[in-house]
Amino acid sequence: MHKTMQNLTIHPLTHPLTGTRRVPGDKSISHRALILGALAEGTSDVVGWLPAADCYATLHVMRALGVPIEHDPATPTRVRVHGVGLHGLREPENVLDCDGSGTTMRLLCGLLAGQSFFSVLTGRDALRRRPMRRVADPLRRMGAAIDGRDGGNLAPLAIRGAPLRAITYEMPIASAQVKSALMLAGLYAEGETVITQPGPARDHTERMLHAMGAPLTLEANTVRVQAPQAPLRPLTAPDGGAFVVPADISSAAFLIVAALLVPNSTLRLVDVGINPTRTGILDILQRMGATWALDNVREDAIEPTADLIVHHQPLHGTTIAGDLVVRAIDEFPIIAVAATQAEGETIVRDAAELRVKETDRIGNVARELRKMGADIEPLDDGFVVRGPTPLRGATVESHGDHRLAMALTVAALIADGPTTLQGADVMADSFPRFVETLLGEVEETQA
Ligand SMILES: O=C(O)C1=C[C@@H](OP(=O)(O)O)[C@@H](O)[C@H](O)C1
Ligand SMILES: C=C(OP(=O)(O)O)C(=O)O
Repeated sequence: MHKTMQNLTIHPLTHPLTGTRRVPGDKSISHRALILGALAEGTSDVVGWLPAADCYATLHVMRALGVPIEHDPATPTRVRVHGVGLHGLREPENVLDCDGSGTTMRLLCGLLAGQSFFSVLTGRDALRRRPMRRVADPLRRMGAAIDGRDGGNLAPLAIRGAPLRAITYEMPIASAQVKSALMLAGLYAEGETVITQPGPARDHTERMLHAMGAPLTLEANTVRVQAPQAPLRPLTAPDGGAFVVPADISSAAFLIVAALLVPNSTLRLVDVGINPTRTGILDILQRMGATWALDNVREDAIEPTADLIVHHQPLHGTTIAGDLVVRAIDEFPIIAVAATQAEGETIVRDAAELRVKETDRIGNVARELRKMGADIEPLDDGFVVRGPTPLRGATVESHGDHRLAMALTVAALIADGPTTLQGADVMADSFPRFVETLLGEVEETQA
């Protein structure tokens, strides 16, 4: 069980959501800034970093591997990573705690597979239940020695680093974590590692490694990577200044849906990452009848960003399947909330991956939203929501899942009475001060 059990009482909103918000930095990019920055020769200054539990797990793990990382709690969104080079990591003295972060565990598996030392990855109960064979199996084919519970599928994972050989691998599932783990291992392998993905999983690792000078080629859904002959360059902005982490579109999604659902609302969300592998939520909401505006579009850095302006609008049901699911994989708890207020049926298919996220996001989203009166039916690989249904205040449970907790908070804003959310503090895994940011009680500053 996830042990924190802080209750939060949420009252229905009696006023619109208006103004400007900056949601915290992108979680995927914040993890990668630490891991990839560590492999550079030189210092990467990072601003807009996400000071949330998942990314702190990566920070502590990288420090335990001998990487000097400066982080001052007084300026929590800034980090300075003193890269140790591809061959500068050292054997950790203790097990590496990935807390609740699947991204940390899976990317680190790939990184540690090719080192000349022994390491053990572990984490919270929920993480130790998540499948790791998807990374461990292809890494074993590259020559890695990885053992764990359940025949090597479940953490703790013990990794005896070994010389690796490149493989050609067709990923059975679209997963940026698997792809990134294999790319990291590919940096240490003899030969060219060729990875083909079945769908467009987020490409932050590709973009960042390319900017760092790694020998990497991309075509359609295939990535090829080789061991670099020259040192990797630190991460920077195009002008040579600090590398800027965009605001996380997966965090913005909760505010976007809140603005759509709460009458008379208009929100401007600044500097949001609009990498096309992450904007599935915008495409889905568009199919549900929503419009929004992009302002200040900037495409000169490693990751494109824009301000997103969205206002209250009626929604209708749609069908979501195929590649669109991959491009919005973390957004389904909040999409389910939007669907409860949409006219007609919203059908999600091809999303069986949701069953193995922080929690079973199909079962738990359906279970908790039903307590609030939603008409939602779980499917093996998705769900069906019929709307619109008025939501009622209820006692609901986060199940230790940050995205479920935030989705339920948004649902509670439009319920007919107060809602008690049990286990609310888990929101800090990806979005510190979520409620204050949503309600506009946090000053809008970047670093
Ligand atoms: O690579 C990443 O940073 C992530 C990839 C996705 O997981 P999968 O690779 O398992 O789809 C996503 O759900 C997770 O929140 C972050
Ligand atoms: C699934 C998620 O993250 P992770 O896999 O890193 O735990 C998430 O943030 O929704």
